[in-house]
This record gives sequence, structure tokens and C-alpha cells, in this order.
Amino acid sequence: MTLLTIDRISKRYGHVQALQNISLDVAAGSRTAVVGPSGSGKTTLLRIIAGFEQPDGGQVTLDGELLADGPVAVPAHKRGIGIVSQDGALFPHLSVADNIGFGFERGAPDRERRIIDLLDMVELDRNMLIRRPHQLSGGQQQRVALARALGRKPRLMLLDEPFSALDTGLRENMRKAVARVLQSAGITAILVTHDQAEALSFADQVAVLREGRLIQAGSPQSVYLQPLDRETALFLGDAVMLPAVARNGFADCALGRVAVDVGHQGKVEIMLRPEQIRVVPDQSEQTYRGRVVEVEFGGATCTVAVSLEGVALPPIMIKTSSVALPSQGDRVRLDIAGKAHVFGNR
Ligand SMILES: Nc1ncnc2c1ncn2[C@@H]1O[C@H](COP(=O)(O)OP(=O)(O)OP(=O)(O)O)[C@@H](O)[C@H]1O
Repeated sequence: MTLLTIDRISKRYGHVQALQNISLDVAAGSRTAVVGPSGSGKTTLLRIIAGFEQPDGGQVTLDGELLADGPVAVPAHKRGIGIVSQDGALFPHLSVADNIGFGFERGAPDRERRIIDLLDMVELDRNMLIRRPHQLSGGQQQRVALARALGRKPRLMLLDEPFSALDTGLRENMRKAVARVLQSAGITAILVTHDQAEALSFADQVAVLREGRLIQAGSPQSVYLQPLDRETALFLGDAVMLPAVARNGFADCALGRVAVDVGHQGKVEIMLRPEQIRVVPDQSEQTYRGRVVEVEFGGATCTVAVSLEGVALPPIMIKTSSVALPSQGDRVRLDIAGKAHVFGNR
């Protein structure tokens, strides 16, 4: 079931077309990540959903209720939408308890119980209740902000770069914790992030924006492995792109013959993710494909650059584990796992 429908939304600021004809459905109980380069319109889209901006055209519908359409504009505080932003935006003069309980009726008999339940939900210790925000770490502050937003029982939660101020390890923990909390509360969420890996691991649906347009929306697997175009492919991760000739479910390229989806014919461009490529030492004149020109040791993930024999292409950069790294000058072939993705031409 669809909870949120964004239908042909456009927004212009002076000469800047911030959003152009955006349509996106968000399923109830799901998590959507919106990604895109800086200035692509992510924040504008979130602000329109929240009700802080009115679109120039198009509609926003939440759970069957029209929130924005021409002159119709349900005010932000009546939309039932929760927001957690980058800085958490806690009230500095209030305790954790009062931050979480902000908006609850003062004398309500179950006020304390509800605050404690929310604190438990975001996995914070009860001795934090009397602290002020400045006595908490960044991650703890984000949890309080999440608890406060959850306390209002939102129909939809908007997460605007909520993890970006946290360092890597904590960021990953928080991402998992937030996904867990949202899932157990059955709350639909939209996350805006600059971190592609974060988007791919957090979401059921990834929406890619570029210059105010929605380029592609789909499962993390589909946008990563079957990106619509080169730019999207490179935005979501490293990619090896090669010219090839396709026929009957295979493509011949500088790496040899690789599997592709059936239906592509003739000259095409294929894409492989570097982790699909395995560097194999190969001395055979018949099967070796190139030479290692550079090896960069990087701990868990190392990079091997292979210059292909007889092909006027820049060296191919392959991510590999540190186990059995080849050496500079080694002759190698490149084995491919899975299918290569073919752009267009079908
Ligand atoms: N209030 C405003 N007035 C004028 N232009 C604006 C306003 N808000 C956004 N813009 C412009 O609209 C475009 C989209 O901005 P938006 O903030 O939505 O992008 P973004 O993808 O969130 O960027 P970032 O990743 O840098 O946060 C940009 O060109 C921006 O300069």
C-alpha cells in the first residue's frame, strides 16, 4: 500500500528550477533514501513534503489526504510528519525527559511512562533523563531527537542527514538502530543523505535526483547494479565501463566474453562494478588480458590497476582483498562474476 504519493511536483526559485516534475511513491512501512549531488533538490523535496515550502505545481498526498495541490496547503504542524535533522535541534535548556515529552500534556498521568518507553525504544539509558543536551554525545543527542519525533506518533518520518555529524563507526551503529526503531514502530521514513553507501544499506527504495529531476527510483540493488546512465552509475559507486559488442546474452569486450541480459544486440557500453572483477595471475599467451601497472595497499580493500593488452583504454582499477595481491608487472586475466550491465540499446 502506498502511504505517500508525490505527483509531478515542480518548484522554482527565481531562475533556478529546483525540482521538475518529480513523481515518487513511498510504500507504507518502507524506508526511502533520496540521494543526489549537491543542489539536486533533495532538501527542497523534503521541505515540500514537510510543508515548509509550497510546490509551484503538482500534488502531495499522504494516506489519502491531499497535503499540497495548487492553493491547498495543509500547514506543517497538521501533517503528522516527524522530522529529525542533522543537528537534532534539541531545546538546550530542557532536560532529555522534557525534550522527549515536549508537546505531551504537562499533567497527563502517563507522561512519564511514555517518555521512558520512548527512551527505551531508542536504546538510551534511563540515567540520561535528567541530563541536558550538552551533556550528551552527538549520537545520544540524535537518539533523543528521534525519540521526541517518535513521541508525536508521526505518519511519516523525514530524516534530513541525521547521521552526518557523527563519525564513521557511530554513524553505522546509529543507522542500524534507527532502521530497527522505525521498523518496530512500523513508521515509514524518508532519508536524505550525501552518503551513497548509507542510502544503499538503509533503504528499501533509493531515489536518485539530478538537477531537479528524478533520474531513477528502485531497490538499492537495481539502482546500483542497473543504473540508468553513466552519471548515476558513477554517483553510486566505482564502475568500470567498456565498449562492447552484444549478442544473445553475451558481450565481447576488452576483458573477453561477459554475460549480459538477453535482448541487447550490436555496439553497446557495458558497466561492471569493480567487486565483480577478480584479478587472476595468468602466464598463458592465449588467455592473459593485461599487466598490473600499480598496486595500492589499503588494508581490507586494495586497488590493483591493470593495463589491458592491445586496447587504447586507461588502466582498469579493481578493488580486491589484501590476500594474494599481485605485483606490479604481473600478467593477469580478469574473471567476471555475475552479469555486466548494458546501458540503453535494447
Ligand atoms: N530558498 C531558496 N532560494 C533560492 N534558491 C534556492 C532556495 N532553496 C534552494 N535553492 C536552490 O535550489 C536548488 C536545490 O537546492 P536543495 O537545497 O534542494 O539541494 P540539495 O540537493 O538539498 O543540496 P545539498 O546536497 O547541497 O544540501 C539549488 O540550486 C539551490 O541553490
